[in-house]
Amino acid sequence: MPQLLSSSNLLLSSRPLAVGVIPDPATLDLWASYSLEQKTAACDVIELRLDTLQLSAEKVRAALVGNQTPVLLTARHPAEGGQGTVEAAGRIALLEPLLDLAALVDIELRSAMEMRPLVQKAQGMGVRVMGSFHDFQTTPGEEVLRGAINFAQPAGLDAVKIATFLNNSTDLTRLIALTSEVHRLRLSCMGMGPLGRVSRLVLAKCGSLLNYGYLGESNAPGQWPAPRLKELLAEL
Ligand SMILES: O=C1C[C@@](O)(C(=O)O)C[C@@H](O)[C@@H]1O
Repeated sequence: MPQLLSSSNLLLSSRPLAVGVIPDPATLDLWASYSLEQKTAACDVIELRLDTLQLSAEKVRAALVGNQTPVLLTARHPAEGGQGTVEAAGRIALLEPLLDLAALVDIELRSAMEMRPLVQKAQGMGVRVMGSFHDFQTTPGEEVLRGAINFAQPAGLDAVKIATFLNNSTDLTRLIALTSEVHRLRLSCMGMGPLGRVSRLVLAKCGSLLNYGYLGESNAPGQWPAPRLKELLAEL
């Protein structure tokens, strides 16, 4: 029940949230070793990267006994920075057994139709589903980004996330403009690369809801350590 409550509250948060990414078993162990105070200081949400964790659902579940921090489940498509299978069925098989632990699930917008059964099951359990778009090379033009954002609601999703590589300050300006607008669904937006860190602060201030940082090793260029990010977000 606490997860159900946090699930609906998360997308209504009036402050930007810090997400601590757990991409490997060592970071999962690290998280499990933290005290409640350390967890609270580290982040507001944990993201379990099931595609790179490569642990059985039982092992993940065992490591999260007593965990009270809202959980975001991700099984990333290889075309968007993930490891493992391109088949939706393979990613559904990673996500489905852990849905009861989740507050949120992240699926790629490109997979929204194939993942429909999982989306419906998650939403039926009170878990919100975020549709995501990643580009590790560049930041596409406004039309592409806007298209991604506008696709999410008719596709039955609850939130949108955009993560792109920033090659110059014009790319960042484009993300700032987009994030500052009012959208039908809550938007999380972040840059990667040398401008990644600065983007994650300014975009949070402009309305980006979920802002990712690392707990063990960084898994994307431009992340802050999650505890530092949480601290900085509170000071903005
Ligand atoms: O999509 C994202 C954002 C991210 O790539 C980042 O840039 O911090 C980190 C990933 O784990 C997460 O799924």
